[in-house]
Amino acid sequence: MIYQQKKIHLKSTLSFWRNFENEERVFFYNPLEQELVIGAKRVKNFKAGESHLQFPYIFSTRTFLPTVKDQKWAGMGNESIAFEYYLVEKNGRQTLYYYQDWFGIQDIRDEEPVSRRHVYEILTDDYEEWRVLFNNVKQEILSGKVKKVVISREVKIECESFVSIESLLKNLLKKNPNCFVFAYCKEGKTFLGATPEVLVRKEKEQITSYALAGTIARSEQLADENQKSLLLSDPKNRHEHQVVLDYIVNVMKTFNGEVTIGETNILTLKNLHHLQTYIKAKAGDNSSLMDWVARLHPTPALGGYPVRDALEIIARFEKHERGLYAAPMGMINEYGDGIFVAGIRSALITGNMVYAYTGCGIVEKSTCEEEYRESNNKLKSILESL
Ligand SMILES: C=C(O[C@@H]1C=C(C(=O)O)C=C[C@H]1O)C(=O)O
Repeated sequence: MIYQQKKIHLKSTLSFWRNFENEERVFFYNPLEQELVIGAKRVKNFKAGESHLQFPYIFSTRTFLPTVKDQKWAGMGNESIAFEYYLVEKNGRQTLYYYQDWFGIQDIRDEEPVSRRHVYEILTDDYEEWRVLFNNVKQEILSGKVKKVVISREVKIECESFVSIESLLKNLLKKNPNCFVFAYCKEGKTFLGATPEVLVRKEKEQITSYALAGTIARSEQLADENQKSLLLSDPKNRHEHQVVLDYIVNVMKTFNGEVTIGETNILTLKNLHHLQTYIKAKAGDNSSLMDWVARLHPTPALGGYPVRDALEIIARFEKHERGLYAAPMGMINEYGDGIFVAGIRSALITGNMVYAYTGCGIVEKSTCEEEYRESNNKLKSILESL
């Protein structure tokens, strides 16, 4: 490896993040590995297929749709990047990787970030817009053109002061222990969130994806166990889930005959329960993690089914651009292994403005108000971090 390594012991890993205040940075916490990677200061961009074996981690993103016109998303995504400095924390151990010297990091001010409570106002009042979007999409489903379309909202939130990304990260980590907490910061903009959704993971020959679709809100009146059995036996949610599961299984079977499907379980988050099933296959054909991202994105969990028609419907009826929302973003290690998640429960932040994104899968039996409520429940991850 062309990087030097050094053990360090910071009280707060966010001190490392703060140290590179004016640089491009990424923060990526993987709860499956209990591993945090923070990268700072771009050192190299990778072209498709270019080897990155010398680099400890590559951070890679693709926007939800290939092109983005909205200025607020300009420059965000569709890149694979190596950073000059990395801090990796795993099993309580911290390792620093640096490309040439560690001049930029010898005097890190090691302090816990202060938790800030942001005073904010939600500027978006979009139920009417949602109703029109929902009805248009429902029409397409009833006409038989598509089975499922995932629609979304962009919610504008204005804070009284500049948003403290450190404080948001600290809160996201604390409140969403089984989610991937991420932030990507470039040229004054930060895309961050806490997503439960894995698009694809590669460990040597093993490829794993997860169908995650079908949701109910956690309730104070009903015990989790009762709610879980309700969700597991609810026909509308099972159907929504099955569409995603069948799609992923079919894609995997196209490239490899041997596919293992796990049992459908419940993933419980702070405010929601989701139906979740893992699907495993062997990479087999010398395919890379990026090949699998291209093969699987967007699954019907975030686009719809059939995928192409659903994407056309989204592009036609959604008023905002998704940018990196619901899009693949991931970390690839020096052996080509790693994970890509879908950037949901997320927001784009500039200065004191927060553009939060939230959506739900619509099927024949979905109702407008209920789905709107569900999207509000999903929005809580971002609101609670403020
Ligand atoms: C689209 C989102 O979530 C997706 C939609 C789900 C659903 O409709 O049940 C569940 C998980 C995600 O696949 C989002 O959070 O914005």
